[in-house]
Amino acid sequence: MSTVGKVIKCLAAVAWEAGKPLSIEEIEVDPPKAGEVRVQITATGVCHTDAYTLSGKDPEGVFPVVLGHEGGGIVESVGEGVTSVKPGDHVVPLYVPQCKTCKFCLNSKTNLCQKVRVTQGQGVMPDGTKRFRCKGQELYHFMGCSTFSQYTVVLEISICKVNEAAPLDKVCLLGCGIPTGYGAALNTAKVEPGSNCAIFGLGAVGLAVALGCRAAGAKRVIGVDINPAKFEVAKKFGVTEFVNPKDYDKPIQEVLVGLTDGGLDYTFECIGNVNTMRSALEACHKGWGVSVIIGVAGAGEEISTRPFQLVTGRTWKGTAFGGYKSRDSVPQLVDEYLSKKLPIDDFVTHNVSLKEINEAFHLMHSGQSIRAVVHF
Ligand SMILES: NC(=O)C1=CN([C@@H]2O[C@H](COP(=O)(O)OP(=O)(O)OC[C@H]3O[C@@H](n4cnc5c(N)ncnc54)[C@H](O)[C@@H]3O)[C@@H](O)[C@H]2O)C=CC1
Ligand SMILES: N[C@@H](CCC(=O)N[C@@H](CSC=O)C(=O)NCC(=O)O)C(=O)O
Ligand SMILES: [Zn+2]
Ligand SMILES: [Zn+2]
Repeated sequence: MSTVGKVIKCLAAVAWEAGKPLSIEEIEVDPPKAGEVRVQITATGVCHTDAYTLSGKDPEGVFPVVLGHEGGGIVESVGEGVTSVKPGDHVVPLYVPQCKTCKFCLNSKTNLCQKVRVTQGQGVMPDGTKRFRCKGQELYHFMGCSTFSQYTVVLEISICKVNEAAPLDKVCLLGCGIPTGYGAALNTAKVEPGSNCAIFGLGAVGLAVALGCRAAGAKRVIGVDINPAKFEVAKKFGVTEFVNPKDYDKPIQEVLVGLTDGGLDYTFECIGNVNTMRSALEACHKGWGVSVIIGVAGAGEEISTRPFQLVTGRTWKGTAFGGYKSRDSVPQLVDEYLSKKLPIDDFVTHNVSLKEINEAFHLMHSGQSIRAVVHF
């Protein structure tokens, strides 16, 4: 029986309040309105940002909410006016939309489409309403995606069709972590051949930075992490050397400057810690070093350094979704995966069912996983 135009009852992992495990619930998902798409999610990654918002540190965090923003799925139905996808298409939801009309979309210098940024941050659709209910209560949307549900509703501008030959339980990771790191190296830093790079934090984002650095022809790629278990696996992603800050009794930037004849050409912060953001900037070479902030720090936290660090030629930058214009780029990255240029499979260290989603968070917090993929 067709579900088109009807409310769908399905399972979702609901975050009822900050700091509590997710709860598997039957929820109701409304049909898509004009410009919207209802998607059957078949797989989703769990990103550190999901844990960040669940922790209560996100100033935009609202509860109860359906988290998740690294999903893959199949279009179930489309609302009025939707033309770029149709039922049955394989799709990846995109937390950075691409409306192709706002002044950000029209500017080649940025990927940060602002068409719906305000309402997306408030956890609602652009008309101010929500599409999820559970036990008589409305549930908020998250990052325009809410992929921790068997069905979700997203905007047409927040979704792209991908090649059906690609397994959704792999290319779901192109919804966040992999493009973020890969693009940080290629689009934001624009790493040059022969460069020396350092990556702070060897989770999925940091390892994707390593792939990007190597693709750009970097000579040395130094991985910095406090979990030595990350070092062996990181070699596969192109990290050439490892530094554990716990092995030294001086600031890690001093160690790195000493190891690299004055500092790195490029550094990347992939942790979300304002102290390592400072270390990454100060590990850069005088005169030209560029440090890219990728990690997300909690509400109220601020970065600092001596302005002299910038006066003397270091540059501090930041990036979201690796600078990729999302709907144009994710289908191309899927094709790079299919042509074996982009090794996504290596990021998937664990596979769990929806009922085991809290285990996916545990695997991330304990440093055992790169990405745990949830199967619906
Ligand atoms: N700007 C953007 O577009 C995006 C930002 N993010 C952010 O990037 C960061 C990384 O995300 P994931 O890779 O998913 O996280 P993850 O939790 O998988 O990896 C973080 C890594 O940092 C290491 N680490 C923690 N504290 C450290 C310290 N003091 N020194 C050195 N290493 C340390 C951990 O051992 C771990 O290997 C998070 O802050 C996340 O919110 C994630 C995706 C997109
Ligand atoms: N709500 C947070 C903002 C967190 C943040 O910086 N998000 C990143 C993506 S993290 C993905 O895993 C991002 O793209 N930011 C750009 C944006 O427009 O949100 C807070 O308020 O701190
Ligand atoms: Zn993410
Ligand atoms: Zn736009």
